[in-house]
Amino acid sequence: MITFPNIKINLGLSITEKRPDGYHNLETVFYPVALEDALEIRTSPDTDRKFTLYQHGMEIAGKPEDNLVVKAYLLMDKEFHLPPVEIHLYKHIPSGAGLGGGSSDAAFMLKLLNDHYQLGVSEEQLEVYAATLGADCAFFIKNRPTFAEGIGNIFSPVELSLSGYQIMIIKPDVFVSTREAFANIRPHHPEYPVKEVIRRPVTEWKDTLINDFETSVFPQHPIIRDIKEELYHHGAIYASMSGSGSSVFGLFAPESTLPEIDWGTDAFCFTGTL
Ligand SMILES: C[C@@](CO)(OP(=O)(O)O)[C@H](O)COP(=O)(O)OP(=O)(O)OC[C@H]1O[C@@H](n2ccc(N)nc2=O)[C@H](O)[C@@H]1O
Ligand SMILES: Nc1ncnc2c1ncn2[C@@H]1O[C@H](COP(=O)(O)OP(=O)(O)O)[C@@H](O)[C@H]1O
Repeated sequence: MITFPNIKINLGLSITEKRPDGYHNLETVFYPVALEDALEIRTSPDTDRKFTLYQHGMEIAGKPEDNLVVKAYLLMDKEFHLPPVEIHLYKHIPSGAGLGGGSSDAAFMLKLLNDHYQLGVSEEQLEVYAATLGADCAFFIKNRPTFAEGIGNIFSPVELSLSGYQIMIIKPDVFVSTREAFANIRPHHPEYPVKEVIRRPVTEWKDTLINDFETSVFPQHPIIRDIKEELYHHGAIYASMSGSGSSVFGLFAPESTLPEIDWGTDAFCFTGTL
């Protein structure tokens, strides 16, 4: 059985408070976008080992047991004593991009195992499992526009459709540490709350829908700021860094022709329609 884990982008991201446990409270809207990995499982004839991971496409650092799809399988195996599996993961989503690729793979693995082995686990329970694998992982279970608060794990649905808008996502060859990005931020409550701004037309988002990480990340990696400015220069209606970076997305009007921009050979670029 095969499935296609997609990414999320962050529409606004306010870091509101530092918590006593060292984590931060935040407010953001996660929006799903169809940039996808491919994830397949087959019951394995090799009963000597529980899983075998075959990876294709972009490389991911770490051992197979560090991979979130394996962690998701082992979590479900503990609960349901699953048969051994072959896992095929084709990575097309860049890692460390603020696009949630690893979290999405993990959440889709939970859903895939639930469907393939007819485990009968509810969406709500799948969300509980997913939350143990990563802060934004549970979002990918329902995978619909979502307002997130708390440490990014308390969800409520939002009425928002960007259907028809065109999107361009660029990830330069730059690594941003999420931990450092948080450490360099001064938490504050936003002048324009994310939840309110996204009710307004996209044309009004430019100066009001803000990703707080840009303040801490842009000075260290000016290339990310340059990409955002370039997207506006080429007609984006709204552009922002996603998550803690390093990718940047631009939204373009439904009827427009996307600009052709040379981002250099080291950059990853995706274009699509929402
Ligand atoms: C901030 C977001 C917004 O989408 O960034 P992206 O991952 O998308 O870039 C996510 O919630 C990130 O979630 P996730 O990527 O799962 O973060 P984790 O690995 O759990 O945390 C990495 C580190 O970031 C800090 N951290 C993370 C989440 C949070 N609410 N407060 C924090 O202070 C902690 O220092 C933690 O050790
Ligand atoms: N299946 C996976 N895909 C991508 N990254 C993974 C996966 N499993 C584990 N990781 C690890 O998770 C980390 C974060 O990856 P990812 O979720 O893609 O980035 P981000 O949270 O910035 O969007 C990476 O450092 C990577 O080593």
